[in-house]
Amino acid sequence: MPLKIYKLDASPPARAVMMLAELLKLKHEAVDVNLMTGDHLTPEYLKKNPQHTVPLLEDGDFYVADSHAINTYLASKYGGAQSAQLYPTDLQVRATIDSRLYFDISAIAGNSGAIVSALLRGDITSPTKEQTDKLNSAYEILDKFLQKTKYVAADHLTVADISLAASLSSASLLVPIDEKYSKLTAWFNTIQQEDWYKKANGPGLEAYKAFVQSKLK
Ligand SMILES: N[C@@H](CCC(=O)N[C@@H](CS)C(=O)NCC(=O)O)C(=O)O
Repeated sequence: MPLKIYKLDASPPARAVMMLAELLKLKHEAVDVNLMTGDHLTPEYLKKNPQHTVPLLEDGDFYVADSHAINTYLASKYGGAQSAQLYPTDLQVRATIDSRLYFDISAIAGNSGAIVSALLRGDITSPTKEQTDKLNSAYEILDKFLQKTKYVAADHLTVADISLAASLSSASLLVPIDEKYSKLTAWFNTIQQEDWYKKANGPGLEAYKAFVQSKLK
């Protein structure tokens, strides 16, 4: 049975999974889930994913939600020779990668998601100072990580770079990355040259941008 990835192109975490799938040239079926029309709230989808989120991975009769969990699973199970770099088995390297993934959830994806939700509710028309400060502190921390290693968790690309690239490409449309974060800027420029980034993040990011810009004043 082919792998199925349930996704929405505009969704940053869905793009993280699509980028890894592209990088690994994973044979899979991509299934669009339209959150606007409630595809994620149907009884069939809720049975597969009670969290009603995208992305969701289906691998035979196994389902896993959350882009970070999906990507560590995909890299470990289907990464082939690339597994050793993308999600190594060395416990300390792996713990560093996991730590960056959790940092993404709380500090980048979490904070930018809160801004988008507030924009959607009409509570704000642009990020507040507090929201801007939170993202800027996260950028500063990422810049510090990148003063130690070439990529966010090691001197080579890992799944943490992929998740953070998806989240940052979206967050930076809300709060741009100041060039004073020179390591972060250089890392992001390198990632943006990658074929898998262009193919699997580019079109969805444009859709996200159009959506966000329609709400920003
Ligand atoms: N931490 C999750 C976040 C997933 C998430 O919240 N996805 C949003 C789209 S960006 C969603 O599906 N929202 C619909 C809902 O929560 O009902 C991940 O990394 O996959």
